[in-house]
Amino acid sequence: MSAHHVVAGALVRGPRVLLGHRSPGRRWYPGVWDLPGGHVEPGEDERAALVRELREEVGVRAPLVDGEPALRVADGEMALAVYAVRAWTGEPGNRQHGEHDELRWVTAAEARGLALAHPSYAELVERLAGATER
Ligand SMILES: Nc1nc2c([nH]c(=O)n2[C@H]2C[C@H](O)[C@@H](COP(=O)(O)OP(=O)(O)OP(=O)(O)O)O2)c(=O)[nH]1
Repeated sequence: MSAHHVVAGALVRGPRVLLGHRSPGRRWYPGVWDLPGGHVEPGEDERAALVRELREEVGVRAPLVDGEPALRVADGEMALAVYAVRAWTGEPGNRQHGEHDELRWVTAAEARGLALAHPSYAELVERLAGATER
C-alpha cells in the first residue's frame, strides 16, 4: 500500500478535459495544473473517493464511475489512478478555491503548453478527447 493513494477524474467534454490550477499556497505542487481529485481515505473505495472529490471540488454528481482507470502512475510513495468521466450532472465550477485558483477546459494542444502535475497528462487529454479535435 502506498503512503499516498490518490484518485483523480478527467472530465471529458468534446475535445476538452477539465484541468485545475493548484493554488499557490498549497503545500504540494503549487502552481501546476492537475485533475480534480485527492486522497482515498482509509477503507474507502477508490471510485467512491473519486465521486466524493468531484462533488467537493467541482460540484458535479458523477454516476459511480466504472471500468478501469485511464491511467495509473506509481511514483515512489504515491499511487495515482485517473478515471475518465464522461457523464455527470451539474455544471462544473470551482468549489474549493484553496485547492484550485482556476479551472480550465483544455484541448491536448493547450495542455501541452501548461505546467502539468504529471508529464503524461497532455498525452492523456489527447487520448481521451483528441479524436474529436479534428
Ligand atoms: N488531486 C490531484 N493530485 C495529484 C494529481 N497528480 C499528482 O501527482 N497529485 C498528487 C499531489 C498530491 O501530493 C497528492 C494528493 O492530492 P491533493 O493535494 O489534491 O490532496 P490533498 O491532500 O490536498 O487533499 P484531499 O483532497 O486528499 O483532501 O497527489 C492530480 O492530477 N490531482
